[in-house]
Amino acid sequence: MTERDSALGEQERPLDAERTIGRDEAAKGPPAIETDGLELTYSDGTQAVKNVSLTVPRGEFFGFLGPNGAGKTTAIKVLATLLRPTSGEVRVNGFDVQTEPRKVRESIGYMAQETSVDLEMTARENIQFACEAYGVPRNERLRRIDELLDLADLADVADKRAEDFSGGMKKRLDTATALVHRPPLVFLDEPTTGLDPKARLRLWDYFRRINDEGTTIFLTTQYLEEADQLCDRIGVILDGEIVAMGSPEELKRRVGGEILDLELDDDGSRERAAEVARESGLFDSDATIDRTDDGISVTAQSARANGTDLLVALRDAGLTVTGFNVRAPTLDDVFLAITGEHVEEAEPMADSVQGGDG
Ligand SMILES: Nc1ncnc2c1ncn2[C@@H]1O[C@H](COP(=O)(O)OP(=O)(O)OP(=O)(O)O)[C@@H](O)[C@H]1O
Repeated sequence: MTERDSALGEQERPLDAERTIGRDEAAKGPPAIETDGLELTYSDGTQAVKNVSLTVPRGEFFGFLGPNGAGKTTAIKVLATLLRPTSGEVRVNGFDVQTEPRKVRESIGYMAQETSVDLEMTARENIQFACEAYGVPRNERLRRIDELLDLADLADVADKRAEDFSGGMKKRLDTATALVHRPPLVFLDEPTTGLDPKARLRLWDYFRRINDEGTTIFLTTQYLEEADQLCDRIGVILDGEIVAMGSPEELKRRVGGEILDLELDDDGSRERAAEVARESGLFDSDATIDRTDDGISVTAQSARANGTDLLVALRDAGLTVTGFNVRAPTLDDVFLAITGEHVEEAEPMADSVQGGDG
C-alpha cells in the first residue's frame, strides 16, 4: 500500500469532490492548518521537526522552503496523519490529527515524494483508479480524467502502461492522481522535482488554478523560484525549525535593499574592491559587502543609486570591473541573509524519455 493509499483509508470518501467555491468563500471556517509546538523525533533520536507553530488560513498557497533534510517531508507526514507528533497540537481542516485522523484524511489530498503510480496500469487507468478511490462522481470521471491527462501532458500516451514512462512522466501522472477529487487542502511534497521547465510551468499554472478555486495548497520545495512564483506565504525551514516566515516580498525585503554584483577578472583585486566599497562612504552601515566567486556583491538600499559612483571609485583605485549588474533580491539571498549560506536547488532530473515528452 502506498502512502497515499494509507492516507485515504480503505472506505473513506472526500468531503466534496466538486469544490469550486473561490478563495473568499474558502477563507470561512477553521484554518486549514494549525500547529502549536509541533515536534517530531524519530526513534533513533533524530529531531526532524522542532517546535513548529504555524497557522495556514483556508485558501492560502503556503510553501515550506528548505534544503534536503530540513524536515519538510516529516512535517507533511504529521499533517497528513502518517506520523504521530512527538508533542504539540496539530489540527487540519479543524480536525485533530491524533483524535480525528480519519476526518483529517477525508479532507486532504496528498502527493508524496515517492511515486504511487501503478506501473502495471496505463495513465488513464491510474487516474481512473484514483477517481474511484477518492469517490469522484461517476458522471464527472471521464471529463476529469481527460482534463488531468491533458494537464499532465500525457494525453498522447494515455493508454500506455506507466512502466514505459520516464521519471518525469511518472511524476506528472502522480501529480494528476493526487488532484482528482479537488480536496479543500492539498499537500504537495516537492511536486515538480525532476520535471523539465516546460512541465513545471504547466503544473504551476494548474496549482494556481486550483488555488484560485479555493483549495488550500501546502507545498514543499527546494526550488527558491518555485516558492517565489507560487506562494502567498513561505515558511523557511532549516534543521527542523522555521527560521523565517512571510510573503516572498517580505522575505526579500529582509535582505535589505537591492544587490549590486560586480565582476573583477583578477582574483587578487577582489578583496581590494571590497575594501574600496566599504571605505567609499557610498553605502550605509547596514550594507553588506561580500566577496563572491568572481567579484564582489553589495547589498544596500542605495545599491542602484550609488552603483555608478562605486564604479568610478574602483576605477580610481586602479581596479578593472568586467561585469556590473543591479538586481532585486532572490530567495537565495534570503537564505544567505538568514543562514549565512547559499542553498543549493535540486537539479532537474535527467529524463530518459520514451515517447519524447519527458
Ligand atoms: N525514518 C526516519 N528515521 C530517522 N530519521 C529520519 C527518518 N526520516 C527522515 N529522517 C531524518 O529527519 C530529518 C528530516 O528529514 P525530512 O525527510 O523530513 O527532510 P526534507 O526537508 O523533507 O528533505 P528531503 O527534501 O531530502 O526529503 C533528516 O535529518 C532525515 O535524515
